[in-house]
Parts: sequence; C-alpha cells; structure tokens
Amino acid sequence: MIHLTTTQIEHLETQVFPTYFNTCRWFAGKARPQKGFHILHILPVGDAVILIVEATYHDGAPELYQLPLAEVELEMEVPVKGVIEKTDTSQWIDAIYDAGFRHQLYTSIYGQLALSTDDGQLQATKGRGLAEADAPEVIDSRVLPVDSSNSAMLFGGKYFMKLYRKLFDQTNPEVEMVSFLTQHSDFSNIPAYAGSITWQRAGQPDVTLGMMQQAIRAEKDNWALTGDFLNDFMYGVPSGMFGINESVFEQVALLGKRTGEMHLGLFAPGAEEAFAPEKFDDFYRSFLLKRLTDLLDRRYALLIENYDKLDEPTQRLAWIFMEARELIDDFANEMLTRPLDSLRIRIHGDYHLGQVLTDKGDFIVIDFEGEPEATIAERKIKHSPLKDVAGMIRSYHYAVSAKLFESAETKGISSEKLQIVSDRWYKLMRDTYMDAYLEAFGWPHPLFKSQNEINFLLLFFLLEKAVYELGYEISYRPSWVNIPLRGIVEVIREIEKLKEPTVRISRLGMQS
Ligand SMILES: Nc1ncnc2c1ncn2[C@@H]1O[C@H](COP(=O)(O)OP(=O)(O)O)[C@@H](O)[C@H]1O
Ligand SMILES: O=P(O)(O)O[C@H]1O[C@H](CO)[C@@H](O[C@H]2O[C@H](CO)[C@@H](O)[C@H](O)[C@H]2O)[C@H](O)[C@H]1O
Repeated sequence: MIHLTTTQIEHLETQVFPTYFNTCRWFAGKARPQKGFHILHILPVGDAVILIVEATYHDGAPELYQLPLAEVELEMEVPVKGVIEKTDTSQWIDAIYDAGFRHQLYTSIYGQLALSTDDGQLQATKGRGLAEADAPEVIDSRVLPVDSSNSAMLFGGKYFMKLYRKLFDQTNPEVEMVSFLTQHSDFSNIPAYAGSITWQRAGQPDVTLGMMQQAIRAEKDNWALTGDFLNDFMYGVPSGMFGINESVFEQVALLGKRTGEMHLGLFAPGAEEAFAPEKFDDFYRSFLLKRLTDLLDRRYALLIENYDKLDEPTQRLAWIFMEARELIDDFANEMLTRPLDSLRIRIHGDYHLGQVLTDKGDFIVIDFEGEPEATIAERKIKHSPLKDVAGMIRSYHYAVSAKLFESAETKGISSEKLQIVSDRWYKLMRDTYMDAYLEAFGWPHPLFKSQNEINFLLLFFLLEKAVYELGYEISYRPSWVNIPLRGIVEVIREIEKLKEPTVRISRLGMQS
C-alpha cells in the first residue's frame, strides 16, 4: 500500500493539486477563487488509497472530493489526464487507471467486504443486479471515456460503475433511488442496481463513494434520437410542409408511459419514511415558494448583469420576463393558498431527454443524482412527479428550439414563422407525452387529484425549470440563452390566460 510521508502530503497539497484539480473535468470549483487543497483522510484500498481532499475557496463553502491514488511504473501507459505526478522512478496516477484498484472495488462489492480505515470502514453492498456467476476472477475491467462530473468504469462488459468525485456527507440519492426501484418496485426500465461502496464512521453520516449498475449497450440517448426526428422534420419546413412520422408519436407516447410507470414504482404507500408519499403541507408549500423566489432573484440579477452581451431578439425576450415579475410573483404565491390534495413522492429530479437511453426501441432511465444546483438534502425532498414531467416537456421545447433556431437549413426563414412551426411541433409532443403519461395511472389517482391541480402544478414546475435553465445557459452556453427565455415567455402567456375572465359566447354571438 502507498504510505504518504508528511513531506509528500504537503507536496501534493501545495505543488500538485492546485494545477492537477483544475485539469479535471469533474472538479466543479474551477471558476471559484480557490484558497487551497487539503488531504483530510487517506483510505486504503488494496495497494492504492482513496484520498479525501477538501477544496477551500475565498468565498462560500468548501467542497470534498474523492481522488483514488496508485503508484505505478513509469513504463505503464496512462492517459495524460490520469497522471497526477511523475518522479524519476515511478508515477502517481488516478487509481481508476490501475486494473488492480478496479479489481479491488469489484471484489469488494461482489463479496460485500468491509475494508478497514483509520476511523471506520469502507462497506461494500451487493444489489440484486449482480449475478453470482460473475465472480471477480472472470471479470475484466476498463475505464469508460465518459467525461463528466464523475468517473465511469465497465466490468466484464456487464456492469457500469460510477465513482462519485464530489462527495457529500450523506448517502447519495442515486443509490437510494436505483436500489429502491430495483429491489422494491416493478419498474424495470433502469439499469438494475448491482451494489455500492460507502465510507462509514461512528457518529458521522455515511458517504457514498461509488455505485454499480448493470451496463446498458444503448444506441444513443433520447436527446440524440429526438434530434434525428427533428432533422427529418426540418426537411419540410423551408417548403412549408409540416410532416411528422407516426413513429415519432409512438416513441414520445412510449416515453410518457415509461415515465408514468417509473412514478408508479416510486409511489409506495406503506413504504419506509424515505419513500412514503406525503401531502402538500404548509412547510413544503413555503419551501417551494421560497426556492422559486430566491431562484428568480438570482436569475434576474444574472440577467441584468449579462444583458448587454445578449443579441437583440434575446434582449426582447429578457424584457418580457423582467416586466412580468409581478404577474409571476402573484402566480407563485398561489402555492401557499390553493387547495392541493395531490400527493408528492421521491422523483428523478433532473429529468430530461439526455437522461434517457434508447435501447432496442425502448427507454432506460439513468442518472438519479438529482438537480446539480441543489444540496443533497434538497434532492431528497418529495415533489409532485409533475416536476419530472415538466423537465421532460422543457426538454422537447429545447430540442425543437435548438434545431429550428440554430440550424443552417432554416437560416432564411423569419423568426416569427419559425416560432409558429416550433410551437406547433412542441405542443403536439407535449400533449402526446402528457396523455400517455397520465394514462399509465388510471383516473383518479392519489398523485393527481384533479385536472385543475395538474394544470397549476405543471405550470409552476415548468416555470421553475425554465428559470433554472436560464442560469445554466448564461453560465455554460450563452448562445442558447434564448431557449429558456422562450420557455419562460411561453409560461407567462399561459399564466395570463389563466387570469383572463372566462369568455362565454352566447347564442347571439354576444360576449358575456
Ligand atoms: N448503466 C449504464 N450502462 C452503460 N452506460 C451508462 C450507464 N449509465 C450511464 N451510462 C453512460 O455514462 C454517461 C454518464 O452517466 P450519468 O449517470 O449521466 O453520469 P453523470 O451524472 O456523471 O453525468 C451517460 O451519458 C451514459 O452514456
Ligand atoms: O449535466 P446534467 O445532465 O445533470 O444536467 C445539466 O446539463 C443539461 C445539459 O446537458 C441541462 O439540460 C438542459 O439542456 C438540455 C439539452 O442539452 C435539455 O434537454 C434540457 O431540457 C435542459 O434543461 C440541465 O438543465 C443541467 O442540469
């Protein structure tokens, strides 16, 4: 096993990590003013160790990261991004690139082993998805080229393991969700839970280090598939033809059905507290309202700060949003007073087209970690499942807006015309998805007490999601800021419609 001396620890902390961390895709603190990196714990795993590193900043809370470390020969080929430090005689690498470390992780899960650490243990647990026949001796492994906020490994071509990089003082919601759905529900359109590794210490909350699921050989994700549908659709747009293949509706309806089945699997009256359905009590209503108003405050400030960088059409959309603050606030405040008898449950939390893989004409849902901006405690709060539905509906809106407004094929078409075509496509998909979704529950269902409640909650969550996305785009994809703004404007129009007094046309054609 690696034994780090005090000098080596200091060297890593002060000379190596400030550069190395900033080259890692999974390090979320790149844009923050960094103070330093400190190795808080060293957890032995076979010949390697897992370093628990604290990143501190001049502003805001520190973060904890997991960095597995192995020492290997200089001759061993390791991707550049995995090399932490080279000395004259050896190299220190991110241990995910060391077959011995990966083998140890798999062996621990297969055997449900507990590896001792200074003040506790690394406890591995096996899930139903791991076959007895897949003993560690017959399983090879490799790192997957998935470059995201976590690291991914494949075992025997059959099991997908995600090593969480940013750590939280709690069980990761993904482990709770995937193990619950695999072991306590009939929903089978997720990769089955195969196990996890948790760092446990007396008197401290458990910390999830990694999770394993069955591996899926997906053709693509549903964002890419929807992009294909839209490419076909776009051919007709310049010549004024509005054509959607019947199979597109079938796929969208199937996704609605699967989403409904996922929520039925998560609707578990009589389950343990973490999964038992709850009411829309006053505490939750105030939480939702506060979350939305805080988000709105932050987004308005961000928009004002970045206003001059926006192009003119986007500025116009931004204006509509800014002028509608009072209308939005009035609508949001209804969350406190409106009768709401629908129930709330654990949900996916970050549901969009990219979180659904397509496999042999069906869908597999992945990535149950929840909304990246939310704290872990917030990610475990129960919501109406319509929050997930709103996420997916927003995603269809994104897909069509990105294609129609950003493609070379539609360059010569006026934006008014594109808006009409895009709205029409989006509304057809939204209604197809929604109808198939609700059909999965039968009517009435305790999760949806009335059509009135469905309309209000869906609009509330559509607004919340589009406002969240506005921040994501300003920070990461400024050229797409117009997309969530279009979504916000669409919600504003819907709220305005709700406020209009009902117009009745009498037999004589007079309005009353
Ligand atoms: N069970 C699985 N089998 C095969 N590939 C998977 C599986 N789960 C996820 N992936 C792949 O890994 C990528 C990242 O997974 P995801 O859960 O979204 O992690 P992250 O939250 O780190 O982005 C996905 O986009 C998908 O391509
Ligand atoms: O990285 P995650 O998948 O957890 O989610 C974040 O990134 C998403 C972008 O990939 C972002 O999703 C937004 O863009 C999607 C298209 O790229 C679109 O389908 C989604 O509807 C839209 O929200 C997501 O919001 C963010 O949390």
